[in-house]
Amino acid sequence: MPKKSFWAAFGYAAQGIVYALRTQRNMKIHAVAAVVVISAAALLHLSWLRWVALLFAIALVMAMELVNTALESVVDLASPKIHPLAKAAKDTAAGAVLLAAVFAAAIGIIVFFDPLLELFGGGSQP
Ligand SMILES: Nc1ncnc2c1ncn2[C@@H]1O[C@H](COP(=O)(O)OP(=O)(O)OP(=O)(O)O)[C@@H](O)[C@H]1O
Repeated sequence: MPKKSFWAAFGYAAQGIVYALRTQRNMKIHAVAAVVVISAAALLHLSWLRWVALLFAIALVMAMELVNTALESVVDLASPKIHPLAKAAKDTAAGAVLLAAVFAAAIGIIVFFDPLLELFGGGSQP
């Protein structure tokens, strides 16, 4: 296989993200949620520490969804028929996405709690 350039590799990675966004319903939901969260963070002028936590949570969930999509494709290719190991692989990858999404939701609650409390009366942002 010929060696590919840095920019070619970057392009293939971008194609992978576009593929997941086009084909995976959950990836679309994550993307919309990310836009909503980033817009809310900008409107509320959150501290850089809160931004870091939010961006970390968003990146984690979307990266997990990309890995889940890749794994689903590989499993479908390797095991188009029903197999307990194919089920285990898909369910485990889906579990990783679920874990990341629950973690991200918890981060979102922690990050937005004080700023929203301050916005709607009382409290202070450190
Ligand atoms: N080849 C297989 N053998 C055994 N079980 C399978 C196989 N393919 C899918 N399954 C089971 O069906 C579930 C759903 O499979 P599917 O391929 O629809 O994944 P999904 O595509 O996980 O969902 P999404 O695309 O919404 O993320 C899997 O989590 C797994 O439990």
